[in-house]
Amino acid sequence: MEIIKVHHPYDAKDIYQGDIVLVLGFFDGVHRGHQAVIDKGIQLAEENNMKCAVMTFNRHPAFVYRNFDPDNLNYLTPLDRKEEIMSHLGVDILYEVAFTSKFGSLSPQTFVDEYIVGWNAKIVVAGFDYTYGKAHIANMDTLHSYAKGRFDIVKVNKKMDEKDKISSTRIRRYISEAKIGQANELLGYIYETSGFVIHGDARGRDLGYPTANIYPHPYVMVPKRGVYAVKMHVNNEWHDGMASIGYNPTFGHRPNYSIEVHLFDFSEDIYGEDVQVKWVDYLRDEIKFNSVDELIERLDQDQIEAKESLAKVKINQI
Ligand SMILES: Cc1cc2nc3c(=O)[nH]c(=O)nc-3n(C[C@H](O)[C@H](O)[C@H](O)COP(=O)(O)O)c2cc1C
Ligand SMILES: Nc1ncnc2c1ncn2[C@@H]1O[C@H](COP(=O)(O)OP(=O)(O)OP(=O)(O)O)[C@@H](O)[C@H]1O
Repeated sequence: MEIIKVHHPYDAKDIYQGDIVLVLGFFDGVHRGHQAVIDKGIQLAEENNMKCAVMTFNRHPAFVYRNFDPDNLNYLTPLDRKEEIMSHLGVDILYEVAFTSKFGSLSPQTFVDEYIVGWNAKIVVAGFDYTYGKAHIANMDTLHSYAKGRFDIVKVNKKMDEKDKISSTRIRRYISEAKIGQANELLGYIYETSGFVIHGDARGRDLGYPTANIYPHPYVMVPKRGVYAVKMHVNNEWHDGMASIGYNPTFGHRPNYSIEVHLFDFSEDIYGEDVQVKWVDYLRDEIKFNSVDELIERLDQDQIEAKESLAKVKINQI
């Protein structure tokens, strides 16, 4: 997959010169609803012998339009993760447009002329509720009047599960409530947090459960406090483990939460390594134990439960 970073006004020589199917959306999470839209774009591109390009933004438009919900400042997928998933889905070109106020205040007609027609899009694909601009000044129905017959428009229907629309907002809510299984179901892959390994208080090894303390990516959503069965990617390999997100109340409440991962059968020194943690299953809430022995007993039990849970999952490519 080719990644093309664009800043308004763009330089025409940076744009792919052939005809494309262009898929529109921010796609935070690249969940099953988003995947349906992208798959449609890929299918149409194959049928018409064109490349499938996706237009996304380096940051959420809400930062420019000032309409973000402060609870939703964290992404499900920071840009590098989005790139990875898009590439896996089979997208040919990912355009990452810097969402600045100049770009965000283009009229719908200018947006269409410069960013759809100017990019040689012959077919535009988006979801049923795609909107453009501040106060959603253009949508999938009004797009026809700006297209002026220069490209076809394909609207993808709402993808639902048995309850409701599959949406990033729902997935964020599940993650913040530790309903990780439900979040993973809507994502179509196991939710992941990236970061790198930092030093903790070096207490874990005395408990018989050494932990890698993770400093998470600053813009990525961390699940609710609690204990989880996880898979962690480090040094090109996935390992099974269990993680705690919390304040270590047994040892006096820390001022900030920590993310600590204990990998089973692992003893390498990995400080400073980049890691990805996949949140497979929620096991329990964090507990203030009356003694260290009680904590250790519980960790023994957690390990059994985490292994049971991990034995059931298969990691797909994303
Ligand atoms: C799977 C797992 C579950 C944990 N559960 C709890 C808990 O319920 N209560 C608690 O106070 N600490 C819990 N801890 C955190 C330990 O107290 C922590 O790993 C230990 O203090 C080591 O911290 P350090 O890495 O900063 O040395 C848990 C750790 C792991 C890996
Ligand atoms: N459940 C869904 N079914 C079909 N299309 C969807 C679904 N969810 C989002 N889309 C479409 O995918 C594209 C990406 O959406 P974008 O991230 O910009 O907005 P969104 O609708 O707010 O997504 P979400 O609701 O998940 O936050 C848009 O074209 C949107 O209409």
